[in-house]
Amino acid sequence: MAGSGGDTQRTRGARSFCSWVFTSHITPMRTVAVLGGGIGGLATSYYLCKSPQITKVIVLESSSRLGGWLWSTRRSDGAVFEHGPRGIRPAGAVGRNTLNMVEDLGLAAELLPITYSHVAAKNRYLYVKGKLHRMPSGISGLLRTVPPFSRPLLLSVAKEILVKKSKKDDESIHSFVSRRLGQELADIAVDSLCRGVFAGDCRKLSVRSCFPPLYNAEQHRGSLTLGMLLGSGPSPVVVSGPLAQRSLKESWAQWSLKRGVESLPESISDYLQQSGKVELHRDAAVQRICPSPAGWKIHLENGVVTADHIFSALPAKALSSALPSSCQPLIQELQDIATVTVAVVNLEYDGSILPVTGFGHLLPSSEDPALLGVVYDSVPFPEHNRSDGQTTRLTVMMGGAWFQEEFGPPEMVTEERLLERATDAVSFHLGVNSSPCWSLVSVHRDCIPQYYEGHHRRVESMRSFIKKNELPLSLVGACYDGVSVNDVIFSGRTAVQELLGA
Ligand SMILES: Cc1cc2nc3c(=O)[nH]c(=O)nc-3n(C[C@H](O)[C@H](O)[C@H](O)COP(=O)(O)OP(=O)(O)OC[C@H]3O[C@@H](n4cnc5c(N)ncnc54)[C@H](O)[C@@H]3O)c2cc1C
Ligand SMILES: C=Cc1c2[nH]c(c1C)Cc1[nH]c(c(CCC(=O)O)c1C)Cc1[nH]c(c(C)c1CCC(=O)O)Cc1[nH]c(c(C)c1C=C)C2
Repeated sequence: MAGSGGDTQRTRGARSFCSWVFTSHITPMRTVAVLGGGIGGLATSYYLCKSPQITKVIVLESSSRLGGWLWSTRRSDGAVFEHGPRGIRPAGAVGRNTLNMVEDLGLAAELLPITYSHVAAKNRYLYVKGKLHRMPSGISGLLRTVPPFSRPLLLSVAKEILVKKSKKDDESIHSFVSRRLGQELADIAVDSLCRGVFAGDCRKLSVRSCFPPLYNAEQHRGSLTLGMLLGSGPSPVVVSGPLAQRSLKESWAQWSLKRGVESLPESISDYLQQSGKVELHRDAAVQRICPSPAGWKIHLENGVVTADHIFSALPAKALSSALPSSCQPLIQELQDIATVTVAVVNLEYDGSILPVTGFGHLLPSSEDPALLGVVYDSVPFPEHNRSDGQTTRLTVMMGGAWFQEEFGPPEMVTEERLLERATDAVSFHLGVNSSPCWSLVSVHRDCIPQYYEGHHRRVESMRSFIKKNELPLSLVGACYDGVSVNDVIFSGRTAVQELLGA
């Protein structure tokens, strides 16, 4: 490891990297380091590899496996359990972009799509006041009063058109939805939704950064309803490859892979290795990065790597502790990006035990702050059940923004306590009184960044610091421009394009 990387053909200092890049037809491009081997770092390396301007990419990952939160346990009897994402959306530009990559990697035959007509796409539940309620959908769901709501949603939607546009440049999601659609929808539906995506508190999360289409609909159309009907603003242009076209034609709502979502980072890493341009280093924690006349010096436990440009796909706090003190304003902004810890409990029960069928259920924070929701994994992806018999796989997700107040410090909570809390939830919410035949408890520390109000200003300020100081550094990954797998992959593509041109 020591001394690896870093060509010596440099003709200009690190500070002129960007202009040098655009004249790369006369100066060969050299070494780029990608910090972090989660999906963000791997996707960035994939796009870098595609560019003839790049001759060498060094990926540095602190742990012994690649993929970050894309993490699947494959049991020898064929069962697959997801500890992180379990379904990826094909919709929109970022969804198409991921499918283009999946196709290019030769993974199309591994796909497990579910369509909008699948029960797991149609049925999602809320557990409110001790009962499961199917979330309203379709026209009849809008026209009727559907518990747990006290009036037809159509009334809120119709009144929404008349609500004035806010002059604020950001607002909490709860405040935005209460103002436009009423407090009941904010307290129950939106509170639950934010727990089911960010494991976060909608009273703190930013509408502008977490749900840009909602913010843009109000800004551009004056209303969410009009935004939905007329479109809420421009989105990035991504050409649809044949797989993305198929997903549209067949109305896919989400997809997984036969051997679990972790096949995606595995396949990218195979591709990178075959390219001959990429060095993949596991167990290589980045400790410090220092600008030097030859670009960057990257200090690891057992050596130093040099590179002309760094793409950081590290969690924000890991990058902040690696940066030199000359980057203090950037260090501070990175440190101020909050994250939450989620306990993920995978459970397997003998037989078919669910009283309802669908994707799963969420709880609003007023019902049980620490219990975020339960995914009925066997419903969307029965292919991941064990091959020799009928069992039901569920995942209980707990903690998030409420982890500390319920469980205390993550390093102190025992697996037994988390397992008991999870099986109690399955018993109370779903009436399942048998014990699971298999379980796995994981505590994912600091796994989901929280975009609080004003997050867009923080990201702007970090990027303008980098630009002003001509640092050869790009920020990629879940901490900046979206937490979904699609967003993170797209952030890698955008960062590479910004550096190298289209
Ligand atoms: C429980 C859970 C469920 C989710 N469900 C979904 C879902 O259904 N759909 C969806 O789209 N998204 C989902 N997500 C979100 C998505 O999985 C993540 O946002 C995304 O995987 C983050 O990717 P990343 O590369 O930015 O970060 P990470 O995966 O965190 O990768 C960062 C990498 O950097 C490494 N690293 C850290 N410090 C250092 C260091 N000092 N030196 C070198 N390497 C270092 C880490 O080991 C890690 O591999 C879920 C996330 C979680 C946690
Ligand atoms: C109970 C906790 C969680 C569940 N999933 C996640 C948490 C924290 C994490 C998560 N889920 C989704 C994303 C990506 C968002 C995207 O833009 O694609 C992340 C980071 C997908 C998702 N899950 C739910 C919704 C409404 C979405 C948004 C996209 C979509 O509509 O598919 C709902 C949901 N999540 C969980 C459950 C039990 C549940 C609903 C019943 C688990």
